[in-house]
Amino acid sequence: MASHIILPPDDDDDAKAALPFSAMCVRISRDSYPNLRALRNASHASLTDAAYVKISEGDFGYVLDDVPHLADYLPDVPTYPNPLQDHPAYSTVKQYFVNEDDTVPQKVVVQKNSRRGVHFRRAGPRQRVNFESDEVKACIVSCGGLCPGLNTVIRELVCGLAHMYNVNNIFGIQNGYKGFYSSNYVAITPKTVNDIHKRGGTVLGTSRGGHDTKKIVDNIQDRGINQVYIIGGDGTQKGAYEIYKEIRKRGLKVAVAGVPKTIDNDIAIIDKSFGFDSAVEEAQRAINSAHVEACSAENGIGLVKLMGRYSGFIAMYATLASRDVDCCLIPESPFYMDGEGGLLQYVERRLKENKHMVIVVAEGAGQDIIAKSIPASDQQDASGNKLLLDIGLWLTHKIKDHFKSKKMEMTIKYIDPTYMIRAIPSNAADNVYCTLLAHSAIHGAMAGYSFTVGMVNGRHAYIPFYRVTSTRNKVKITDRMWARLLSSTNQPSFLSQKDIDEAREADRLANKPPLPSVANHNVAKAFDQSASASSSGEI
Ligand SMILES: Nc1ncnc2c1ncn2[C@@H]1O[C@H](COP(=O)(O)OP(=O)(O)OP(=O)(O)O)[C@@H](O)[C@H]1O
Ligand SMILES: O=P(O)(O)OC[C@H]1O[C@](O)(CO)[C@@H](O)[C@@H]1O
Ligand SMILES: [Mg+2]
Repeated sequence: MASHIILPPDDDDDAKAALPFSAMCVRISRDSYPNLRALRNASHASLTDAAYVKISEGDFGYVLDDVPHLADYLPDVPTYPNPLQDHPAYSTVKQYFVNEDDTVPQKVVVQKNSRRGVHFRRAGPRQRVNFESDEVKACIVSCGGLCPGLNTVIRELVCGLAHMYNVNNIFGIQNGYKGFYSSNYVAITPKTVNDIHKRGGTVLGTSRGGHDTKKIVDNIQDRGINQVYIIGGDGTQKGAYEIYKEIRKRGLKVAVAGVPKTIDNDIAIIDKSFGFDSAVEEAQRAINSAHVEACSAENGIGLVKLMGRYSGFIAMYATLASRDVDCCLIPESPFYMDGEGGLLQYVERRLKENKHMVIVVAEGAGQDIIAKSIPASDQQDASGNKLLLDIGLWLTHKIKDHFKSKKMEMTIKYIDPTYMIRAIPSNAADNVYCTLLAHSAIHGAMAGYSFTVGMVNGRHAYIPFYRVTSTRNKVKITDRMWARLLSSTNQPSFLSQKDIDEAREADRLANKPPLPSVANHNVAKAFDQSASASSSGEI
């Protein structure tokens, strides 16, 4: 396999000076290094990214988009035999350890002449680890909004560390990132977390905002923490990346493991985020109630708002699962209210045909059309996320006004179950998924890697932070899954050819990974090919 291609060769002082200190520890061969002019011309952002990107090439267009390891900047970091080899439960398993070279392809649908494309390092226990059990001082933090399964991940991180690796020094950080520097660290043991998976929420507390990289890493350093487990969404993973970079700058022997959490299922690369299935299942209860209400009235409409700030996955899957929904509106698919082919005309037609209808709307849908009638407030939450206008309430009024003006009798019941859905404990399938994610995170941290863990095409993998934070997973309205939805609800697509062209172009750009401008031609080709890989939409 070719050596790393992104970082400057050891004897190129000029190029090294252009990069952060931490980049200098990874060597590449002079032959494979792109020219210095390209590096100088690269923007500051791509230089910074380039410094932390580890890409290597193999045969037939194989590319490994690797995760950083302690040995990248601590070349003498010692290794130890994995204690699992003596564990009564695991030692009998044939081939329990994953092969060091095992990787997981980003794209599994291939053609006869396809190049092998981009791969990620396979998650799992290694023969040798970089921490001794009694040396580990781990901490766990949860950030962002709630999601079913948070407590299961926390429980399994604690139990996995203790039961698999005999680690007994584990601390909970309270109330999100700010807890690193503003609250006491709470010692946690398998006993204290024993039954928390049966409860919703997070026993550690969570918050938005408050990410202060320097203060966080000062505290990690002062308290001698050497494994940091960070559970949270896209914002949280960006924060984890900043923490990792600061740790590396300071040359600390600390592994950072991100466990992606998002009820919206909007994290890039991974198949599905934990808690998503539970949320879709719980949403059925609201949709069923809306259906009952709608069926029991003359011209009844049941309107359900589900979460999904930028990505309408919960709305799409809940609609597909239910089969009682006549219209599903998501942020990715623009719609309009009035005139030929508009939502109001469709509602009218549906009521005439069926006497009732159910509408599911994702909270981020139609924000552009509400903004035309309500002055945009531009308010943000503590993390800088835009606060949304209530599309459910707005639609309710619009539909009521429309039928009033037409003197047509109707009843509309608006159900907003959003926080009820988020607050439930995870279902059985998510509990298992959370357990495996936590175990994969532990194996990776013990082996000295820093990463976001996730399932890629059904296999657990360690994904570089920059890959999960640079784009957002969205429903592709040009994919078969959205077509299936349209054919199940029979709703109009509301799309003009211009909308479709724009959506195709947006998909193309969103799927283009942020390759540092210094990457070579072969790597760029592999990334382009994997960009067309299926994400959670296309099956
Ligand atoms: N670009 C960033 N750099 C560093 N920290 C960030 C960044 N974006 C967000 N954070 C921090 O991450 C934490 C969580 O972010 P946010 O509130 O956006 O939730 P999230 O992790 O995206 O989860 P979700 O949106 O699914 O609820 C906050 O403490 C926030 O300060
Ligand atoms: O009200 P909160 O806690 O900020 O959370 C709301 C947001 O959290 C999410 O569930 C996840 O980002 C969004 O769907 C939603 O907009
Ligand atoms: Mg987010």
